[in-house]
Amino acid sequence: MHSLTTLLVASLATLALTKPVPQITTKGFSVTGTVAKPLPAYPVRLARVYEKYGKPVPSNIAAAAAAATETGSVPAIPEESDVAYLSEVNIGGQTLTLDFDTGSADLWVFSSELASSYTEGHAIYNPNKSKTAKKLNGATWKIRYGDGSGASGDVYTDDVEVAGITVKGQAVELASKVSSQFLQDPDNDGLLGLAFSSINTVQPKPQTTWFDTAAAQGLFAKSLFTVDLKQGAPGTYDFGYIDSSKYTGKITYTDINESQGFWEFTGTGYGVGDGNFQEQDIDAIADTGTTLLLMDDSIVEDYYSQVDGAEVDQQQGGYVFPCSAQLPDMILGIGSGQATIPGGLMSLGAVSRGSSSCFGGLQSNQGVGLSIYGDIFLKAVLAVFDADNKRFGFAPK
Ligand SMILES: CNCc1ccc(Oc2cccnc2)o1
Repeated sequence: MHSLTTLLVASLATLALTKPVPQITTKGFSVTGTVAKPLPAYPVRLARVYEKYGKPVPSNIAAAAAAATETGSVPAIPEESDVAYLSEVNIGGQTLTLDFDTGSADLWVFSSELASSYTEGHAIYNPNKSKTAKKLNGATWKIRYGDGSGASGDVYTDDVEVAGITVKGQAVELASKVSSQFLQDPDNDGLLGLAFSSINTVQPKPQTTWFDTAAAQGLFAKSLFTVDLKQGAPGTYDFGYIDSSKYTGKITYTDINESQGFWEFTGTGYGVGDGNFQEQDIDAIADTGTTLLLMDDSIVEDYYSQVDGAEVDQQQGGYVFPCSAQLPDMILGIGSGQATIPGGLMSLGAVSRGSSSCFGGLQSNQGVGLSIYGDIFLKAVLAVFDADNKRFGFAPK
């Protein structure tokens, strides 16, 4: 009879027998294929066995696991009109502010390899001023984003600190070219990708994101991060833990499909204001690097049919409405729950300073077949990006 306890004891015994009993915080190494990958520290593995069988983790093991792993939090500062959120990162002793992007998987920076006319106003990364930089010989990268912007260059590795957590030997992609959109944004010194490393653009050998490198080095007790963006105020990115003070009620999870490299899930439908919830599959990604909520035309038209004076403004490139309009809430079905985006979050503000015309937070996805749940959505929830369990979670806040 294999009771849970028997299973648990057997697992612990096996675990205990597979290694000589060193002091508990030794990081073991397993050699898979040709690359030795560090195993998470012993107590972390022990804690996971208890968790795997739904048993409480004994306090001494939990304490040892906590001592052997790291957690951290970094502010996410909104740019003008919340078009993007920037966070401080330290690379080889140099501080830059980057746009953390769950929709891509490259960590790239404005660098000393860009023409100086392009780096005006930016913090740049210069590997020659770092004691720990190493060139990744022969490696190059080139990326194009959904809004048509892009960048390219070559690659170094260096020590990268995010939220107080330092990852050694992280691939850092230096921009030697950037598109015009990035030149118009002097506070944005580059992007830190938090999607899956399968879509990293480095050639000939793709590199891992900062989060995946940290997870592979066993730095996190739980390989997850949370996103708490706010309208017109600093929010946070937290790594390795969930801060229960940042949400109300409970977290609702839905499985993700990482085959395209995104935090992609199938939404269950939508509702406008207090209207009926429309049940339909919505193939969506959670994307901190996209400002807006981008959905199919049928849904966008349904929403703005309930906003007096709303119309498509070709010059502005989407739906606008009188800033005096009362915007209905937007309800998004995710997993077994529904996320409510209050009407007050569904506007990006005046189309230009002093205008009484406001730009909608919900816009068309141009029929690309994917809905992009960007910052407009993320401002309404505490979002959990759980790599261990391949799931996305949200909670009201
Ligand atoms: C505003 N365009 C420049 C720019 C800033 C951040 C990014 O990157 C993006 C754009 C769209 C989707 N995901 C990431 O481009």
